[in-house]
Amino acid sequence: MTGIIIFGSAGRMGRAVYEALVSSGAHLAGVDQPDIDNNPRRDPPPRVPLEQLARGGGDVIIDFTSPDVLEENLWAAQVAKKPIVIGTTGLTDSHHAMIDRAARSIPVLWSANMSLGVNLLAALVKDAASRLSVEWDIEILEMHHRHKVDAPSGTALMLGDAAAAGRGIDLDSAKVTVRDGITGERQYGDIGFATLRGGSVAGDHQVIFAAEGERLELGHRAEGRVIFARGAVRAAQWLVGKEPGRYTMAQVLGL
Ligand SMILES: NC(=O)C1=CN([C@@H]2O[C@H](COP(=O)(O)OP(=O)(O)OC[C@H]3O[C@@H](n4cnc5c(N)ncnc54)[C@H](OP(=O)(O)O)[C@@H]3O)[C@@H](O)[C@H]2O)C=CC1
Ligand SMILES: O=C(O)C1=N[C@H](C(=O)O)C[C@H](O)C1
Repeated sequence: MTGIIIFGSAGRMGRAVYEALVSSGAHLAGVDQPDIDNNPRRDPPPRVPLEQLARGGGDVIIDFTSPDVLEENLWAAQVAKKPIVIGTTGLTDSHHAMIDRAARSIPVLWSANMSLGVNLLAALVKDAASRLSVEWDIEILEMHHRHKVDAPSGTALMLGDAAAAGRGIDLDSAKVTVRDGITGERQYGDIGFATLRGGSVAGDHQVIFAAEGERLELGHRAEGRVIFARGAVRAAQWLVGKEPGRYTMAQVLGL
């Protein structure tokens, strides 16, 4: 039975992972904020030192926290020589470089979205973008709950990367995330992003290919966090015993 340590255990995703463990054949080996059984969140509970936690029992770490603490989390995993699954979004290039460095000594899997549906959607978007000419404008629309702090969502960017890869370009050369005022006409080749925030939406993503006279829409709606939590636990079980390196959710899911 795989022993799982949760970083960010008192957060929305940390709690969802805890619940997903019950039906997964894994067990909880440690948490960084040990109030996991106390529902509603009031004041943040005190944190256990991560190195100490990671060195204790458990086979693998699942981390849903914040970019601010990524370096510390990776360090704790490296010191303890334990694989780590990271779902935190809002990462910059320098965070990705940190992940690459850590992956020289331990197995690391980062994914902006741990669900089967979204990972399949990314493959479908890449395929569609590779078949459609640049006259098909690509726009990516996402909606999340009012507490989300990063935009566009990691998943929207992942779908943008997939579309860009399908077109054989780099997303950074085509990405448009803000339109306000007199923007001028849309440029062919742009990949646009629109962000909605409100209520308790777990995560909606839509990729629109718009041409003269027709539109192709590919999308996914998360009906709850359980799909991400289940995916993270599956990834953690898969990562145990792997060689050091950086792995993807597509590998876990066999896509
Ligand atoms: N890859 C995927 O499939 C998914 C990814 N996510 C991503 O996961 C991340 C977490 O989301 P969510 O659970 O909703 O967020 P929450 O804010 O509910 O939880 C974040 C957790 O991380 C802790 N944390 C935040 N900052 C720090 C810090 N500086 N040091 C130590 N601990 C910290 C928080 O503790 P405290 O409150 O005490 O600060 C809390 O326990 C986000 O980046 C989100 O986008 C979310 C869903 C799915
Ligand atoms: O913050 C969230 O909630 C989610 N974040 C991830 C993202 O940024 O894409 C994944 C999921 O959509 C939920």
